Amino acid sequence: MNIQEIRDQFPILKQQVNGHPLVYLDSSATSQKPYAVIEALRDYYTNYNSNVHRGAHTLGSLATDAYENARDKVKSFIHARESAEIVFTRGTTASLNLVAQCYVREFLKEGDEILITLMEHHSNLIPWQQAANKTGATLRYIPIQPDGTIRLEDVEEAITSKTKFVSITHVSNVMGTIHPVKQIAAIAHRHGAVICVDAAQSAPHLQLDVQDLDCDFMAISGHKMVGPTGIGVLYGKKALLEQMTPYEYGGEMIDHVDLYESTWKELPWKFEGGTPNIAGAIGLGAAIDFLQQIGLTNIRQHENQLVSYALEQLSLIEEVSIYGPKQPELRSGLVTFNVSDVHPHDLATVLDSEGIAIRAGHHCCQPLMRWLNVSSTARASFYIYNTEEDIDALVKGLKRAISYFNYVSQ
Ligand SMILES: Cc1ncc(COP(=O)(O)O)c(CNc2co[nH]c2=O)c1O
Repeated sequence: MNIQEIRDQFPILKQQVNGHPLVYLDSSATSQKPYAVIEALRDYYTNYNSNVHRGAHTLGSLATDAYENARDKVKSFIHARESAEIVFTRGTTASLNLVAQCYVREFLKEGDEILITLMEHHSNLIPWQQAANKTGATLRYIPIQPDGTIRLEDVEEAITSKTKFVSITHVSNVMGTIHPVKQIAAIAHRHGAVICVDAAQSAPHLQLDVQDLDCDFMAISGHKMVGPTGIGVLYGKKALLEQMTPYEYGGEMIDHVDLYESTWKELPWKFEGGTPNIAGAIGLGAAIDFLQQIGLTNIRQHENQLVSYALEQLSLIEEVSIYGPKQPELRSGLVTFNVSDVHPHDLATVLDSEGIAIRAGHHCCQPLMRWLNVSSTARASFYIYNTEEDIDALVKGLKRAISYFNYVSQ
């Protein structure tokens, strides 16, 4: 994997920020986009923009073919059994809310239990919290370890005959931990529970195989995997999706509409009401082609090297405390940390003055911040276009920020 050739594919990396070359370390929030994705969007809007599925003209057929071809690419990318199991949504948040609305709120009742962890992003916590409040089901939490890992014995203990639904992030967007979702799915299924995997932070970085994981649902965001914003995926086992009634009604998703009753189109279209994000789906298809050209194994290896280097270099700064597992192999491409006596927002501001973009805040994980006993943290996240030189720039900026803010203790 020639890193410079890859970097040359991302026009934004040529940007100067505050007089410095951009060092983009915020891919966990959203990834940058290669020419291939930008060109796919330009080509669609320039040459065959049209609405899909009902057109009787050439542009409509071209747009429909491209839209459904993108769906087939997603199916292959996550190794789903068939394209009917791939529902296009706005992103992970929309996918998780669709499951909450059309499965959990419909099928769970008083006395049932929903199981998550306190490491979840708000979009994989609030939908189940509100569904529990609405249905009378009980929301419970799997205990986590100080380093952000999960012990399978704790999962075994937490899942009971009352557990009907488990939802867990594949990779924590704060701790960076890669969770053993395949083993957790097996435990859930042994107790008759359904499992949903939040793959927002894993789909861009790990080779996913939903049949091997045996998850029942999976939520993905296109913008985190060099695709456009506003497009994502809900994968669902066909047997489950068939049982679910849509909650967004209108065009595209109907079969027959009478004055007082209607019937729905077959999967996946019954869940795709209204004009879809056609360009976004086509852009996501181009993103998948781009990532597969590099190879998910190569991506994982590259990020593992970067995380190892980042952990090594950040650990040398005594004012830095790092959250998450010490073992790089247990992590995906991000490192969350704090610097003593420097607020993460101040840190991010100083780094930005040097062209370095990191994320600071609670990362939509307020329960986790409380568990860590901090109001916010700083996070550097890496992707295919980052280098060890980017990490060197981060370390240099951190040291500058520390000297700037720690004048009192010096
Ligand atoms: C684990 C996880 N789940 C769900 C989401 C929601 O994805 P969306 O629907 O595409 O917004 C995010 C976004 N995480 C972050 C967005 O910005 N900083 C982040 O860490 C995430 O990291």
